[in-house]
Amino acid sequence: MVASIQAAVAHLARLATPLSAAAFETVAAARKAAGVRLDKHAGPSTPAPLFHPPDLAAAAGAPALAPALATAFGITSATPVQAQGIPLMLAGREVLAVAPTGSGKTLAYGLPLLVRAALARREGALGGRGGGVTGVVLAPTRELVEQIGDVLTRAVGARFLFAGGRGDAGKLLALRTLLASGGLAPPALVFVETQARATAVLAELAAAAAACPAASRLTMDVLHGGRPQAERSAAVRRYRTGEVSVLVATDVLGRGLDCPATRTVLSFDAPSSPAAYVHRMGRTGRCGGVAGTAITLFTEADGPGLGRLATVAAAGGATIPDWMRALGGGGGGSRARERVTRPVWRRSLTAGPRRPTLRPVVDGGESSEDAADA
Ligand SMILES: Nc1ncnc2c1ncn2[C@@H]1O[C@H](COP(=O)(O)OP(=O)(O)OP(=O)(O)O)[C@@H](O)[C@H]1O
Repeated sequence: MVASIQAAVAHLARLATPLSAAAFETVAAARKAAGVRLDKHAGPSTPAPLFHPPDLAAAAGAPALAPALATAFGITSATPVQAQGIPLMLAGREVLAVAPTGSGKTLAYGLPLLVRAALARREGALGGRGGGVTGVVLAPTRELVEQIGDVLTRAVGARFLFAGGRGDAGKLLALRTLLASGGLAPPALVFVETQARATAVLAELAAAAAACPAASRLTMDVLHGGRPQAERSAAVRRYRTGEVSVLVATDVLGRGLDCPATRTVLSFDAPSSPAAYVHRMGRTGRCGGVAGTAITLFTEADGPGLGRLATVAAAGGATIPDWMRALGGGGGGSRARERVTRPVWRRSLTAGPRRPTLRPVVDGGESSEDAADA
């Protein structure tokens, strides 16, 4: 979103250029007219308020921002808290804003966060390409955090993953967020460790999809050794033909699945060994076909084996942040993670109705080719 880092840095530096006495008077009058009051630390080098969206966009070094704001929110003029708050935060000031309810504080805080995060990423301040947390949004409730995420996503078309909660509840929330943001591009394979968890995750996915317009067209099924052979074969066939767009599978059954169209491989449970990791990832990007995305969800419970997974991922070109290596016991521990066999835990998660009605996507089926090793 930032056109060029040099342009952006130059713009940000200009924001803090001290004003002449005359210009300062003009700016003070503009603040007064808009009802903007600054604390006693404000002075000539305090960035001026910018009410015109193209000026704000230029200050951010992101010209495309103005039309994006107009299209996404119908914004033709910044509100006072935005006009003053955004330049201040772009210039690196800490801001504690008090403004009426409904006055646009979300974008006032959110846009500078996005711009500075984009800059930090470009500068490599976050540990190289693609890696690292670039910003943190804290709000009193999960719903509010999600709402803020939606606003920021609409503003710049960025993709966010806001996950609250710990353990399985956090993973389920991440799953829901991925669904809502289109991050689970079909066809998608979702890996779990046990049959019971496969069934539970399917139910959660179906409930979340039903509550989310962006995902309402997804069709889902499950592949595990507890299902009759004919059903398993039918599930595989329907996944291959595109009739089923998300297939939740246990390791044993999903591992050998050859469907070149697979675009996303999501490990709901982190793989228990590097071999399992490689097998799962190999379900996508097959034979130079469609480019795929592999996503692994993990919690502290997945920790012991993560170091070894990180080593494999790093060998494949992925950037592994230090904190992840630390979580995995120093990056090379030999102890495989204990198999996750507990039921999916969702105590306080509100992804959708608790007992979703699943549309049956299974028929009588015929061949048994892929499910022999259940
Ligand atoms: N410059 C603007 N012009 C017109 N509408 C705007 C502008 N900025 C934000 N809005 C819209 O105003 C509404 C309120 O914005 P927002 O939720 O950020 O307010 P808030 O100050 O955070 O409110 P609260 O304190 O109640 O949480 C949103 O629908 C948002 O899209």
